[in-house]
Amino acid sequence: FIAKKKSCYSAVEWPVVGMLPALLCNATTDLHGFITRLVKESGGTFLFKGPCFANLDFVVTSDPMNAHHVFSKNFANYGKGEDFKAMFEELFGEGIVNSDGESWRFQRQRIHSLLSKQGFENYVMKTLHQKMEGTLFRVLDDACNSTRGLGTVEVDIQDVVSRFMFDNICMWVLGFDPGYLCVDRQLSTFSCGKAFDEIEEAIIYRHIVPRSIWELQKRFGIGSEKKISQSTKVLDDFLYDVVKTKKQELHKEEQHQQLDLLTQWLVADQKRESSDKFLRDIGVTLVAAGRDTVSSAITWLLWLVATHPEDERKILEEIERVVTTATQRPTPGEGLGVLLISNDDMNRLVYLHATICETLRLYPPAPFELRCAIEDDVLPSDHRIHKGTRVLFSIYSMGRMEEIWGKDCLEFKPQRWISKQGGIIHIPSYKFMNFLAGPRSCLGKMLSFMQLKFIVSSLLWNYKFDMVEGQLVKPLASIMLPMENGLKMKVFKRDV
Ligand code: HEM
Repeated sequence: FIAKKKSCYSAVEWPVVGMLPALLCNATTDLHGFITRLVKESGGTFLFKGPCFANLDFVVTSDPMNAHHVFSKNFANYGKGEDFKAMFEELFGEGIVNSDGESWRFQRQRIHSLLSKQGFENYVMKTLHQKMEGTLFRVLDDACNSTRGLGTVEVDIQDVVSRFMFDNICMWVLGFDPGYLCVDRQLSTFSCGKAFDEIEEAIIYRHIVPRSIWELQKRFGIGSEKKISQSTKVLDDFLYDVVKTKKQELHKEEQHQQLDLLTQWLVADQKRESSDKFLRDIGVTLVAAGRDTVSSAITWLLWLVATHPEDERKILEEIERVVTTATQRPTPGEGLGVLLISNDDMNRLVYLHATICETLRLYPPAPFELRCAIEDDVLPSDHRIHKGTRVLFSIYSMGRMEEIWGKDCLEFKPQRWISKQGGIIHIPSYKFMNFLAGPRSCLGKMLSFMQLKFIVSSLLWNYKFDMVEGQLVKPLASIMLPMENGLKMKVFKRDV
């Protein structure tokens, strides 16, 4: 083959196969870095040419004006598209993130009203509180180095946080605690959390090979497709069981008081119109929406704080200043306890808020967003979009653009979010796209910040997390942004 055109860094376009070799070559080593280099060198937007037989062309962009156009101004012209739906069919089915039109509108309105229902926020926070003191702190305590003298104990914080969040989300979405995180790991036989991870990791492959190929592999149960079908079975067995039990118990009046989202969804269904399959899709979508995102943010934040001690010191000083009374703030070293922070105090944790934003900027839990054009269009960057063209937004690259964040865009600097007056600087959502922009933006943004502040402040107040030397921390190529090798840390009780 002779290279036809070298459009930008290492993305050579070959006859017949287009740029697919470059994508496959970079996909496993540094997918997000590869895309970031390409968008930077092409001024923010480039056309990825797939194989000529495969309908795999994408416009890839990290240009905020394109984001504003697609997600807000010309929202009606961009949907998820058939390819997206096919890629996520096993995982989300007809759930909100995999639907367009009337079904999407109906689910959005219903979920919005359930999340705003009186008492729901308190229920989430109470659940978190119980699970932190009852399990998370006990697991971390067990791993604490200061209490042992048995040599270094290492713990994979990513695994612990992800299990912890899975249990939490199951409690407020499905109404029960599956016990995925437990003090004695041997006791946890629950395999659903792993099934989620495996499907998400395998689905990225569907983004980078032609649909005809992965569909063929699916038919014969080969490679990553085999993994998807095995893990889907684990997930389905679990969720259909939950749905069946919920429906059976609904005739009991007291059951209607349960605040979990699935029960409340059924209560709102006056004519019992939701099928088991639809309820399964809603359950799985909400569990995924809340689990992967928040646990990813916590894990990356703990790593960034452990490697930036000055920022850790500022967060602790702020907690000391803001959370004042003894009952709210247990003394470090004298027994563990969550910080009971009022909503007002929560709003005063500005440095912590800035640290969360800065973590999300550099390590967005949802690193991509895909849309498909319904009619021909022209993007603000002057790129022509034909009907059916897919536009891939790299949120990961957007967080690393000098044009938005300045020359120090690659540095971790929570301070950049704080104004001279000491408040949080507002960045428009089409520049800071972590929760998306426009009518389809995330419904759980406020809840996420509350949870993140609550969990992170209590963790940092009670424990010190030190990195285990010699590990390579980098994102895994997946539809979410977990760390490829986990996050091994040594945990110490704080005693100052
Ligand atoms: C750090 C935490 C979170 C981040 C970064 C995040 C990010 C996102 C993003 C990027 C989308 C757009 C997905 C798409 O259209 O493909 C989204 C949608 C959504 N998120 Fe979140 N999310 C977070 C937490 C949550 C939580 C805790 C919930 C609670 C249930 C939630 C509920 C939803 C729902 C229901 C949608 C679908 C909105 C729609 O399609 O209209 N999210 N989120």
